[in-house]
Amino acid sequence: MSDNPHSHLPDSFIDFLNRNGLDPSIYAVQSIPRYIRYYYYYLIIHSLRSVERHIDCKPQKVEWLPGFFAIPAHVQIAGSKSYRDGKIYGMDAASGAAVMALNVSAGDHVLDLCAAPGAKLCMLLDILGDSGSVTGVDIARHRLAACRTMLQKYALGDRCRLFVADGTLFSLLPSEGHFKLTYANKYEEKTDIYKEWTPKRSWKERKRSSRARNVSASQLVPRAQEAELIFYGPHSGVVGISRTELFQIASGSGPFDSGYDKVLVDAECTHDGSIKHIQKFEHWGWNTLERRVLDAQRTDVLTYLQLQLLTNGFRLLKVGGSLVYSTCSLTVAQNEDVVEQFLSGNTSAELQEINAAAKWPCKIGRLPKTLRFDPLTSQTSGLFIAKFKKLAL
Ligand SMILES: C[S@@+](CC[C@H](N)C(=O)[O-])C[C@H]1O[C@@H](n2cnc3c(N)ncnc32)[C@H](O)[C@@H]1O
Repeated sequence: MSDNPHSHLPDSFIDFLNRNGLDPSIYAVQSIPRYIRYYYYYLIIHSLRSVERHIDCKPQKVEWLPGFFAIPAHVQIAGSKSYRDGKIYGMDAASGAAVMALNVSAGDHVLDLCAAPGAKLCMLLDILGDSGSVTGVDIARHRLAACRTMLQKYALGDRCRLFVADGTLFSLLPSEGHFKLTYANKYEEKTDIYKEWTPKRSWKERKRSSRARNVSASQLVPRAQEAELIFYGPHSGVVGISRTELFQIASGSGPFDSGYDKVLVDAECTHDGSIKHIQKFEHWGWNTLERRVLDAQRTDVLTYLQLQLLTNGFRLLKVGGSLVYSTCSLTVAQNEDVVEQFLSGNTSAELQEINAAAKWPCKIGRLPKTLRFDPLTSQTSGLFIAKFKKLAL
């Protein structure tokens, strides 16, 4: 066996890490614990013993992150009764930290701009309980449909709306703004008022959705108005309002009185911080790494997208509200560089200290107040987190 702990990695990946100032020993960590999160309700009401029985091991409490437990990496939870019954789900602790950084409080209206497949969205809803709302947006319809299935499995969809839309253009205001009836919609057809959500859509709604899908496919980017509502819960603020009210557009650059209290931009990235993802290339073939991770052109496209997502998420934020930007890449280009570019173009944005992080096992990023989790330091997957506040100008 080779003494070099990185011998399993191809030279091109080592070059990529060196170019990005990343320490290859991060990837020498062959496995990190698997993390599970208990649903709040379950944690309070039931003994944890039944979960231990179902997964046949004793989960270790993650002291720095409420509700999270570590189990050995080889333990599979998907077949367990606790998982099937919706009492636990798998979620990396660093992802949990990104949600905690947002500091969501009762009554908040939260926007999750890259929501699918939805682990963070579920945690947000679980924290909010029976107040506020979460609006989940994702451009990938099939991924957002999986998120909808997850909401139903864990019975967390009560206060959630899901839109298939381009997060760089999404413009719909939170549900609380919809209760003000406007002159125009007093005269709207009764049929246009949203009733309780059902998986069976009316003929009119199916036609509208299919039109939106066709338009999206024929354009590179759908327009904000073409956001497609694929799910809403009974208390998400949708039932009883009209389509015109729901599709109120926040036009211009804001600030809006009725913006979101909190915004999460968990942006699309190269996923190079995830050891599990990088290990997959041993099966996919290291030659595909070039196209999926290393290609500089792809990084340029991604950093442009990340900046647009961050900028639009911030546009939809209320003055005084907070936004968390996270990626599971560890490259400076997709993290600190994006943050710097964003700050230089947005004078009302202030980078914030993440107070909860005092006890987190992570490093400070290249910019003060930003955080980096990595497998070596944190025993978690790699994740970058930055938090911003919107100032009144
Ligand atoms: C890192 S994943 C998000 C993971 C998610 N937050 C979770 O916790 O499960 C990034 C997501 O961004 C979505 N995405 C990519 N481009 C987008 C865009 N322009 N607008 C909205 N979502 C986009 C992808 O489809 C993908 O689901």
